[in-house]
Amino acid sequence: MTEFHVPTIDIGPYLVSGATARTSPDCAEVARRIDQACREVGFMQVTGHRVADSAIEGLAAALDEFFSLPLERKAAYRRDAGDNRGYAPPKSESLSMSLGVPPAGMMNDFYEAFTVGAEAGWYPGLDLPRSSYAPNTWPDAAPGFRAAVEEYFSEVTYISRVLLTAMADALGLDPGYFDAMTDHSIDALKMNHYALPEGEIELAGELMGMGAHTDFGILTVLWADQVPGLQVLGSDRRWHDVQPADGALLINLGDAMARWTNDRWMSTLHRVNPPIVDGRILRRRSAAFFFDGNHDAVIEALPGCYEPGQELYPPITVAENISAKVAGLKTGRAPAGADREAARVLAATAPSSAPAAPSAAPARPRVER
Ligand SMILES: O=C(O)CCC(=O)C(=O)O
Ligand SMILES: [Fe+2]
Repeated sequence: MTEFHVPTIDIGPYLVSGATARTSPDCAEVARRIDQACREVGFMQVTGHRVADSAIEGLAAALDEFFSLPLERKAAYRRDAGDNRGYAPPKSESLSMSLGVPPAGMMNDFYEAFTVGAEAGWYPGLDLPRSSYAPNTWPDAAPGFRAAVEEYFSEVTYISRVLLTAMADALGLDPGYFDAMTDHSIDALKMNHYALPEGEIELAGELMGMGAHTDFGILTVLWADQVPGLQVLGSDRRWHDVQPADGALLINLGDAMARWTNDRWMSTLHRVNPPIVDGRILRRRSAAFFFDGNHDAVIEALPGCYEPGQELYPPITVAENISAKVAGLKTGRAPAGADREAARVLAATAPSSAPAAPSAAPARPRVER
């Protein structure tokens, strides 16, 4: 069995300014390593990204400020399921239903989340549908939240665009190939908080932090606490634990990239187990920035990525794919056309490489607050 490994790539060369920097041998090496990671794993970690430590610390503090509010206060920031904005309480969503796979025990995921994203007004002059560009809700009960989240959002948007440039190079495409598909991109930041209330520990064996899914867009930049829980499905059909290295951001590919590349690059399945260390459930935070592309961009196999007649996916717009999957996770309505990934979830071998599954924990797990 080949060993599972999430490669670490220093993207610093792509952040050097100057007209010729992008054609440097250093950038070529970064692009080569990205291509290899995208073909073999679909996950990588990037260093040299220049997202300021203060922006990351601000984001973490914003999560704490908001999620430590009482549930009733947080619940005031719930939004209609179709908007994909605002607060989602614990056990209100099920990510595996984005693939039409019911969760084990039919219980929703235990994460709570707050989502912000691109608004129509960010792209003046365009007539954009509210369904993909809904206005944000900002929680006035957490006064520091908005400024910190906006700062992180803008930094990570920039890094996503740099990464897409490197990916275009890695795929041998013209510079700017993706520009027309990303100039009014639907981007969203989903901030997740995994914490089980004391009384519900008995259920821990059946609960998922977040069910198995692929991300829906082009690429995801994931910041997470260095706490176990995240697992990635390897090509060996086993779940592998993944934690970010110091200062690194995790990057994974979403459905659009798998469809563009006709599965040459992988939209890798991942999930979050209850974070357990020494029989104790730890609190865990993460923030997934989804760089999704224009709502009306048609996603179909890229030139050079398929032989005629070998296309694995029919064309679909970014918004059609995302809306169907968001409806699945929020309302339990299974999306059409997710059968390839759903089959991979169902084929995954049950035992994980996690040090201790909840049911096998030596002592009864308890929550650390
Ligand atoms: O919490 C994590 O590490 C993963 C979050 C995630 O996969 C998501 O929000 O899509
Ligand atoms: Fe995800």
